[in-house]
Amino acid sequence: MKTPVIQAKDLNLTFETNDGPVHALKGVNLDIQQGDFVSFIGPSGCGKTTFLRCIAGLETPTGGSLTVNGMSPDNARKARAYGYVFQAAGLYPWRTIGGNIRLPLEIMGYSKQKQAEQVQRTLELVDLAGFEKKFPWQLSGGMQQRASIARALAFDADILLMDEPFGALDEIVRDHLNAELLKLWDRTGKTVGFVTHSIPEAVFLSTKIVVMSPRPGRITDVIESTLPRERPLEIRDSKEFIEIAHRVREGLKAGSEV
Ligand SMILES: Nc1ncnc2c1ncn2[C@@H]1O[C@H](COP(=O)(O)OP(=O)(O)OP(=O)(O)O)[C@@H](O)[C@H]1O
Repeated sequence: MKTPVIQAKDLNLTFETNDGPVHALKGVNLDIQQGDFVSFIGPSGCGKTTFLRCIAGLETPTGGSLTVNGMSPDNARKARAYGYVFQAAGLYPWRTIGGNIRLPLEIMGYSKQKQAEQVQRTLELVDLAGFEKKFPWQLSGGMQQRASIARALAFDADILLMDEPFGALDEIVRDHLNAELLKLWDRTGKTVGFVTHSIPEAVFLSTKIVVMSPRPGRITDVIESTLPRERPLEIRDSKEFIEIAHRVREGLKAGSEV
C-alpha cells in the first residue's frame, strides 16, 4: 500500500482554558490516501474543525504524530500543500472575483501571465467562466462559495481542505454544488478533507466517512464507501446509499450515548 498523504497516529490536542482542559482530539488514528474524499461528521464540538486545522498546520497537536505529504503539517503549509475553503466564502469585497482568486498567486510571486492562466482555468473548473470582472456582492451565495473554491484551487495544491463550505446554503444550491464538487474531484484527482453536519452530504461525496464524537473528541467509526465513483444525485435513493447513511446515523447515535 502507498504511503498515506495524511497520517495521524494517536493524535491528541488539549486546549488549556480558564475552565480547565478541553480534550478537542484524543487518540485519533487515521490514514488518508491520495485521491480519497474524506468527510468528517459528528456533533458540534467533536473536533472536526480542530482536526482539519491540525492538518493545515494552523493548530499544534499536544501529542501523537501527524504527517502531510510525509512532512510536518507546518512544513506542508509552507510548501503550499493544500488549499483551504472556509465556512463563509470570505472573499474580499473590494476585489473582483478574478482579483480574489489571483491574490494567493500574487503573494506567491506567480508571473502575470501564469496568474491570468490559473484564474481562467480555475474559473472554468468551478463553472464561473465570464464572472472574472464581477464583484462578490454581484454573485449569489452559491457562486461566491464556488469562487472561494476556485481561490483554494488556484495554486494547484494536491490537497483540498473544506470546513463546512456549503453549510449556509439552501438545499437545492447545496445539491448542485455537491454534484459539481464531485465532478471537480473526479477531474482533478485531488485528496479532499471535508467537514459536514449532513449525513446525506457525507455519504454522497465521500470515499471514506469519519464519524466523530465529543468530550473527548475522537473517531468512533471509519466507513469505506462502496458507492461507485460516478454518482448522480439519484443515487441517494439507492439501497446501498441508504445503508451507508444508516451506519453513519448509528455511529453518531452510539457516540452520543457514551
Ligand atoms: N482555540 C480554542 N481554545 C479552546 N477551546 C477550543 C479552541 N478551539 C476549539 N476548542 C474546543 O475544542 C472542541 C472542538 O472544537 P471544534 O471547533 O474542533 O469542533 P467541531 O466539531 O468543528 O464543532 P462545530 O461542528 O460546532 O464546528 C470544542 O469543545 C471547542 O470548544
